Amino acid sequence: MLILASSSPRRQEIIRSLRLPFEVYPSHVDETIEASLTPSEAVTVLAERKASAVKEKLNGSMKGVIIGSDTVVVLGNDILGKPVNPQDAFAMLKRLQGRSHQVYSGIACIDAAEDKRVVQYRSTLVHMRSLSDDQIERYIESGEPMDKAGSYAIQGLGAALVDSIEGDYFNVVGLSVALLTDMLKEFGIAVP
Ligand SMILES: Cc1cn([C@H]2C[C@H](O)[C@@H](COP(=O)(O)OP(=O)(O)OP(=O)(O)O)O2)c(=O)[nH]c1=O
Repeated sequence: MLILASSSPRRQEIIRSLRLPFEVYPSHVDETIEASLTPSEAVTVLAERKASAVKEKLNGSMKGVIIGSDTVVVLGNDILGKPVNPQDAFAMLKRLQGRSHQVYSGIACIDAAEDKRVVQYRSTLVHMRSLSDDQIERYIESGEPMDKAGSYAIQGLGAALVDSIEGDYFNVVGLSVALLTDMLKEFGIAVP
């Protein structure tokens, strides 16, 4: 059994595509982190925090592997999470347009009953097209940016903002299938 510690519909869809039995237990953890963390530290710490919180909640009542995940957008030295309001989304997209950034996603796999955990991350380079203020405003009006790291969704309308990527597409959406598959192998779970 896979136990997805996430409220993200995108992550649920990705997990469903693996055709393994799974259940969803959102973690609702505080996502505050120390500002001194590097992007890879940030996404692995948060992915582990989410999976650990669900392990505590379940308290041994279920067997399986708990999967926590976290995604951030990294532009230069700055880590961009989800926008707090439309103005914040505008500021993020204004900075991202016409440039390249990295998307980091961490995955934590924690055994729900035993003392085993594996935590890893991947990054993907995204080249974003040049956008006018008008285009950015119209995209924000679609409502899509608000719950997405970096204020865009490559799997949605945001696809039109992206010129190209280098690396794993699913890592940008929020959960690398290739990485998760490798990690699950360590728990004896084979993806068909
Ligand atoms: C860059 C990008 C991010 N995102 C999303 C993935 C994540 O859901 C979100 C980043 O926020 P996260 O904090 O990683 O996840 P979440 O709060 O949505 O869900 P949970 O903590 O319960 O697992 O941004 C996209 O859907 N598409 C994209 O192209």
